[in-house]
Amino acid sequence: MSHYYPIYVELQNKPVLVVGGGTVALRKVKTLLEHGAVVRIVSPELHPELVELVDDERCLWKKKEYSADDLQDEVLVFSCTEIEEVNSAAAGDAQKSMRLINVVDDPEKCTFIVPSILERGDLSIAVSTGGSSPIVARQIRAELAEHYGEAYEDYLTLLGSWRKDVKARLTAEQKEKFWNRATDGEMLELIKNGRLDDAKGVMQKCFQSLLG
Ligand SMILES: C[C@@]1(CC(=O)O)c2cc3[nH]c(cc4nc(cc5[nH]c(cc(n2)[C@H]1CCC(=O)O)[C@@](C)(CC(=O)O)[C@@H]5CCC(=O)O)C(CC(=O)O)=C4CCC(=O)O)c(CCC(=O)O)c3CC(=O)O
Ligand SMILES: NC(=O)C1=CN([C@@H]2O[C@H](COP(=O)(O)OP(=O)(O)OC[C@H]3O[C@@H](n4cnc5c(N)ncnc54)[C@H](O)[C@@H]3O)[C@@H](O)[C@H]2O)C=CC1
Repeated sequence: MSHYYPIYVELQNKPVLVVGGGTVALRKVKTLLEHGAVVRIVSPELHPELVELVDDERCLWKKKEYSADDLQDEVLVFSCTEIEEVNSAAAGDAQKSMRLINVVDDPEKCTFIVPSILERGDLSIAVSTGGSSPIVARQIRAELAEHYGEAYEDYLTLLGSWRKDVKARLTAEQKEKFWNRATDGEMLELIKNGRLDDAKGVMQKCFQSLLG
């Protein structure tokens, strides 16, 4: 079993500190922004793509070397430098105040690690090898991407849109019938074939017939 406990964290409008502004910082920052975090970078230099993000006011930049007072109310910290002393200092500071920290070149100093992620709307598949091989995590993600295609986004949106009505208006037995029908493969197949409206129709009909 993996040493790490997997969770999905709500980061909308939550402050996150990123120490360092190179290639790896860029990758982490992009994913953080996609998930709504408020990112502050502390680094003497920045990758050109990060400069663009700062210019577009998508994230904040303090142009300096990291020091303990850079850590404010952030919930997560990423230390993305190759410099052992900087990474150790950031890890120590974060742990003193019980903040979770990711040190990109030293798994031993991490209190969390980042998985390889495949997202299709509300479907999110996170793959981790616990640091044994990030490349294998990426390869597995690519294999999953073949199997779980774009159709899953509309498929899950459609299923999700029924949850409230089904919960409020069907009995336990009817719910089971409804969800079994909704997930028996036909809806997914219709959506894969570009027939989302037909899938919506089938679900509507199924719901009405169960209501009687
Ligand atoms: C522990 C962890 C900490 C963390 O970063 O959270 C970590 C650590 C290290 N990565 C290193 C190297 C590489 N990392 C990647 C890529 C990714 N690394 C990611 C996560 C993680 N990397 C965490 C564990 C995840 C797990 O295994 O479960 C991914 C999944 C997520 C992301 O970063 O967003 C993302 C793929 C995203 C995708 O494409 O889907 C590549 C390939 C590439 O760049 O394409 C290489 C070069 C090849 C190689 O070395 O294997 C090194 C050595 C540095 C050196 O040798 O100097 C260390 C440090 C060490 O191992 O000591
Ligand atoms: N975890 C992962 O996914 C991966 C980790 N790595 C490792 O991550 C480390 C970083 O790699 P890159 O981003 O390619 O390096 P890089 O050299 O592009 O970036 C390092 C950044 O740290 C900044 N920096 C230097 N001193 C600093 C200080 N005192 N305070 C704040 N920032 C400072 C630099 O200005 C630069 O922006 C390397 O050790 C690399 O081996 C490499 C690949 C993947």
